[in-house]
Amino acid sequence: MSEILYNEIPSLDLADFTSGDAEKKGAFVQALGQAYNNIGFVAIKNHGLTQDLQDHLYATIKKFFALDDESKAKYERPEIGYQRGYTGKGKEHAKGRNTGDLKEFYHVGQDLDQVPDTDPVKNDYPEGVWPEEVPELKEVSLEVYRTIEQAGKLMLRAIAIYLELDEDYFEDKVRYGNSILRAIHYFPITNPDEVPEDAVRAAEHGDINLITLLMGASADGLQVKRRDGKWIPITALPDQLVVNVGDMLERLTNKKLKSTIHRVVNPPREKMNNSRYSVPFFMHPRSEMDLTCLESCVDEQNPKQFENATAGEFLDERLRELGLKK
Ligand SMILES: O=C(O)CCC(=O)C(=O)O
Ligand SMILES: [Fe+2]
Repeated sequence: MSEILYNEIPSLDLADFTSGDAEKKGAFVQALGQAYNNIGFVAIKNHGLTQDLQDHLYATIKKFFALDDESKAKYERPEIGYQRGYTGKGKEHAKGRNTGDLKEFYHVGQDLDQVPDTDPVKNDYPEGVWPEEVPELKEVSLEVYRTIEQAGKLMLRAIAIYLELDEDYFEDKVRYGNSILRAIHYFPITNPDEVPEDAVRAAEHGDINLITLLMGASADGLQVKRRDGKWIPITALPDQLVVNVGDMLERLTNKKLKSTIHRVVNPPREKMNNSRYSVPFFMHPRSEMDLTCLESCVDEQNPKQFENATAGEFLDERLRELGLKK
């Protein structure tokens, strides 16, 4: 592993990977691999998501979160572990904690209309949940979903090359994968004395999935924990997506690629009354993907650190630990 301690996360240009120029493509792969072997996070531009589409999504989710709590509760689906639709304030807590995070969010999954009838996931995945008060949410969020999923597939191609796998190694594993787009509202706190002392916007955690692509990280608060324990603020530009390694990819690579702990800290007391919005796309494979450590990542210096599991088994275990599934 490179011993560099980053003061910020590296910025990359996804157009270098897709340019058709072998040298630029190779340089992108090496820079990405080194960053993922070290801090586990990069920021990328030229990801294909236009500012217009992002603005449209933000306007739409703001409209939804502005509804009263009772209206929003109609879209909660505890019976499916909240994997679609709304999750109310304080319901999710980080693994190993009991205090809920100061956030509410809305989950959008794979568009079942796009999935062929012959594919078993069509019956396995829950139906989307759509709010009648904000009908445009469906169309705009599914368009964002498709666009980010495409960028995610390109990132996985680059990762596959870095791991010396076939470039399309992940392709069939993420086709109609179980990814989730999560629109998050960190809600205003009018009286900070009324929330539990240790409650934060998002307590420190690693993401469950293969990779996460995050829009909206330009706003204050997101920090990643560097190897030496220091918290580094993420300062992405408005035209960048932050893309990080999740626990599934860390398992598959036996920690060659790092799922780095991160958190969203509370603003200073006088700013607790301001909302913060962000939209991560948690890129999951199909449930049957085998997460057994790659042989190429296991040797005498790097003994195997994880039990064998499929993506579906691992996800189930984690949703219980997060308080979302019984
Ligand atoms: O809101 C953010 O900036 C990050 C959220 C996050 O880390 C998560 O939801 O997993
Ligand atoms: Fe996260």
